[in-house]
Amino acid sequence: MAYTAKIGPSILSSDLSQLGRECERMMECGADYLHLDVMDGHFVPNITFGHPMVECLRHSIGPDPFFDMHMMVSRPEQWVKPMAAAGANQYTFHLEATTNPGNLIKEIRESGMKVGLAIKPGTTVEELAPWAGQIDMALVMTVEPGFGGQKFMDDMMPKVSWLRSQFPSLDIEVDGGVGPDSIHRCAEAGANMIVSGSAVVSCDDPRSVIALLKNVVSEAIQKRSLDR
Ligand SMILES: O=C(CO)[C@@H](O)[C@H](O)COP(=O)(O)O
Ligand SMILES: [Fe+2]
Repeated sequence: MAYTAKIGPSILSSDLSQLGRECERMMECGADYLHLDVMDGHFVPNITFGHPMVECLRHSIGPDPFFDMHMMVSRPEQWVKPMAAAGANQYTFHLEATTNPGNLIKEIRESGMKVGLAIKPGTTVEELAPWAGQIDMALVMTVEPGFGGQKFMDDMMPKVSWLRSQFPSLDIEVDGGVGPDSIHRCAEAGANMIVSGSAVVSCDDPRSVIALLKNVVSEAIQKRSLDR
């Protein structure tokens, strides 16, 4: 069992005028990585930022924080090289946004980034499965992508459980409405990379919330390894 618990705050809900400072604050509070939501106003009905912002963030906060790019964009192929050049570490694209996932996976790897593959709530996990052996991380969306602060979709958990049973060492990420109220469900199902936006960024004590989320997931991983 190679995977470990990792918490990645989504900075979408933070004060965007202070993005660099907010990223540093999350890392100081114990974040393992940063989840950066890129939205193009086409694949999802919202717009955030692109590679120029990522490049500025990388310069401002230094080489260490791991940037997981959640690419909620149509034609994800077009941003692979610019994101790699900007300092992204992982390029997580949506299965629904491309007709040739195999080629895109290859391009991401050749650009030196890790590969994440995301599915929206309406996409089955069986559609992702053929690619699972070629990716570093599967992202199971637990809200419809586009906005922070939505309600966690508990009915996505069977997808996580199935993936964990089929791919015991794959990194599995959940994203959307995840916080202290829903983390137990995610951890029991087998998720190990936890994106949390509003529950972490907008609370009074992000350090405690990050620690809580991490403890719950670490304990579930330990229990799973003892049960095997
Ligand atoms: O990708 C998305 C939304 O599309 C997420 O990363 C959210 O931004 C997470 O925020 P919360 O749902 O945790 O507030
Ligand atoms: Fe996201």
